[in-house]
Amino acid sequence: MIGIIPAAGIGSRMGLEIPKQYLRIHERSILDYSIAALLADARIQEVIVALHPDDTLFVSTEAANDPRVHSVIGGTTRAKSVQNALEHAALQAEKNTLVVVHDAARPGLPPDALARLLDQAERDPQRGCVMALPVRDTLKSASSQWHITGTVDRQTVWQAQTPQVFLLEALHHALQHAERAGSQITDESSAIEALGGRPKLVLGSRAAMKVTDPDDLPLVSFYLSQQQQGDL
Ligand SMILES: Nc1ccn([C@@H]2O[C@H](COP(=O)(O)OP(=O)(O)OP(=O)(O)O)[C@@H](O)[C@H]2O)c(=O)n1
Ligand SMILES: C[C@](O)(CO)[C@H](O)COP(=O)(O)O
Repeated sequence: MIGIIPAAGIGSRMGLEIPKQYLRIHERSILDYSIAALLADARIQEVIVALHPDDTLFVSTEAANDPRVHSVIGGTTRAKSVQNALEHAALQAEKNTLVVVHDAARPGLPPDALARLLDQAERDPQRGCVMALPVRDTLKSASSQWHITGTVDRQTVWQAQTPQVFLLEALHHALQHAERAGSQITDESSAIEALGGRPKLVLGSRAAMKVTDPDDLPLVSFYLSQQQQGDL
């Protein structure tokens, strides 16, 4: 299996001087945690990281010195960054290789959750699979004026996380189709679904939360310190 880490974002919602993937928690960059989380499972032999064209910080990470990690230039969208990484992977990988796409901004991915996901991917590689969490709050739909228009049955709704695992050729084809259709997709599964795919959900972990805004940092820091102490 090949890991793909889209890490070419600028973290605008974080509102900091440096891209959030290079913020350090317990003296390690968020990006290094996310790459190490994938490499913790021996089934992932290589990780391709998509970097912003102006990235000057990756060279100073632990991952930059790991022979299993290779970098490519990302794109103007997450989907394009993933496509660029897929095109690099396709140069030497078999078409039926499974690719494991994981946000650089999700450093707390626990090994047991990853193992569950990869086990499912091995059981049904054609279908692919997505790490996700069931919704615990009551969900409302609303108008643009924030007037509630209804209640969504939360039994049918899940919060997608990453990693998301698909066959290399199938994902590349689906992302190319989405690009040609001008679809603004925010995860890999959306592209697969648009072609009729029905990936399998695999129970994720709250520790695999995405760092998006500054108020995410205390909680992700807690999860990472618990993992360092072996409590999670
Ligand atoms: N053109 C882009 C945009 C995003 N990403 C990556 O996709 C992941 C999820 O995106 P997000 O959390 O939105 O990160 P940013 O785009 O950096 O954040 P923001 O939207 O706040 O700018 C991140 O690891 C980010 O680095 C990427 O590789 N290429
Ligand atoms: C891929 C993802 O993490 C699944 O929840 C999410 O769609 C990324 O969204 P972002 O706006 O690019 O952070």
